[in-house]
Amino acid sequence: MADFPAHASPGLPPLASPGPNDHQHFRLHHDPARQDLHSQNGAAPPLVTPHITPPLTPNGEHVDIPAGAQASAKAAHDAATETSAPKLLETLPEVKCEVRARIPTTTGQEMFLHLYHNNVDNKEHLAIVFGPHIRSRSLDAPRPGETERDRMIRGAYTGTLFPGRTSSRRVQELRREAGVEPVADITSKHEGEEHEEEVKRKLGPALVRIHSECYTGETVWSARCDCGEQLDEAARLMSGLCTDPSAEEQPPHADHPSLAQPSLGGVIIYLRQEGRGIGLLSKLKAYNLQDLGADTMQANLLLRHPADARSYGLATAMLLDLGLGGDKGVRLLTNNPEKVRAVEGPGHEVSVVERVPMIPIAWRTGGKEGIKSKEVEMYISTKIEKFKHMFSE
Ligand SMILES: Nc1nc2c(ncn2[C@@H]2O[C@H](COP(=O)(O)OP(=O)(O)OP(=O)(O)O)[C@@H](O)[C@H]2O)c(=O)[nH]1
Repeated sequence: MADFPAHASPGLPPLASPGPNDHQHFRLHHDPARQDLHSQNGAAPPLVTPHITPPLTPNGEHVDIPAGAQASAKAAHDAATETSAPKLLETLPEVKCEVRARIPTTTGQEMFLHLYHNNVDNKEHLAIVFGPHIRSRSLDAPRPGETERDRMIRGAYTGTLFPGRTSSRRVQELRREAGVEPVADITSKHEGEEHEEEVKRKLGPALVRIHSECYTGETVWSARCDCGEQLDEAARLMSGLCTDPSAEEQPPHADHPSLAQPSLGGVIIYLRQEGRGIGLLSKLKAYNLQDLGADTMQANLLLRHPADARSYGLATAMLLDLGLGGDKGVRLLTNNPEKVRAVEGPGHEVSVVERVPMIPIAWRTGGKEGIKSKEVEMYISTKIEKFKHMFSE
């Protein structure tokens, strides 16, 4: 940013090194005498000091902000880009879908919310599943000692729940198992497992979005970022997918040609890595730094967090659990090149066969709709210039 204030540069060092009895120096520098000193040296004071910054992101890498007022802009940029890449795990975490529930939505479409536990953190990560063909293996697997009612309560049922239902399996499946109903009759009703596998073979790859939690953008209507809009847009696109290979007419889909093809369905993996993994507390500090002139990457670095502290191993493991690890691959809805690389997993467990970009609604509508604010413009331009996000094919 050509008109960016010099004091926001992460390349600038703290004004003084911390000494044991020197705590009064570790606060925002409002001392005019010290500011004069810095002006004489040609550098403005830094925005934050080590004393008021949080500890490193849990499991995050240490960020070396280049020292010395003479540190070049290039060094600062290199440090930032080195730390913007997500962590690649050597092995995938273990995940288990604990419960699934049908959610009718305000748009009239239904989706199934899947709640996962895992062996690397104690957060409740989610998979929002659109369409009837995508099922969780860990959810469907029988659990010791459970009753049919237990299975229905945790969502491990097929078909639809209704008052008085007593089995997690559909009547047709029970009858087939008991040899009561001829197989031919079952398949003519599109009910048999083999038929379902055949249908899935004919369908194109699922549309997937890996989304990181953003309380501000998704809950309190923040116009600092595009997160809320992206979540809504992903749900809209996935609700419009055709999941029936025999449908005579495919829904016309203006947004992207590949979304008009019949598809296995849609999945939004909703990861609890608020604020690109630094948490809400630090993200709110980062917002204050942004109001003081830093951009979204510099603010993270000034707080001694990586530019991007996220990882995507949980997303890969959840996609595998949802049966999306096969040859068919997935279409990934993102502008973030690192996500494409990271979500494929350490052993290429998931294959991204196509990246579908997310173009801001304001761009597509000439500013008539979508988020409009100077903050979101700055945020998106930093995504493009520093995080190298691709807002086109
Ligand atoms: N630290 C920090 N995090 C932010 C800021 N603005 C938004 N975020 C977080 O950035 C993350 C954005 O996540 P996504 O939309 O999934 O990913 P993305 O990297 O923008 O890539 P796309 O897939 O193209 O949207 C969320 O965790 C937000 O909470 C910010 O200014 N600072």
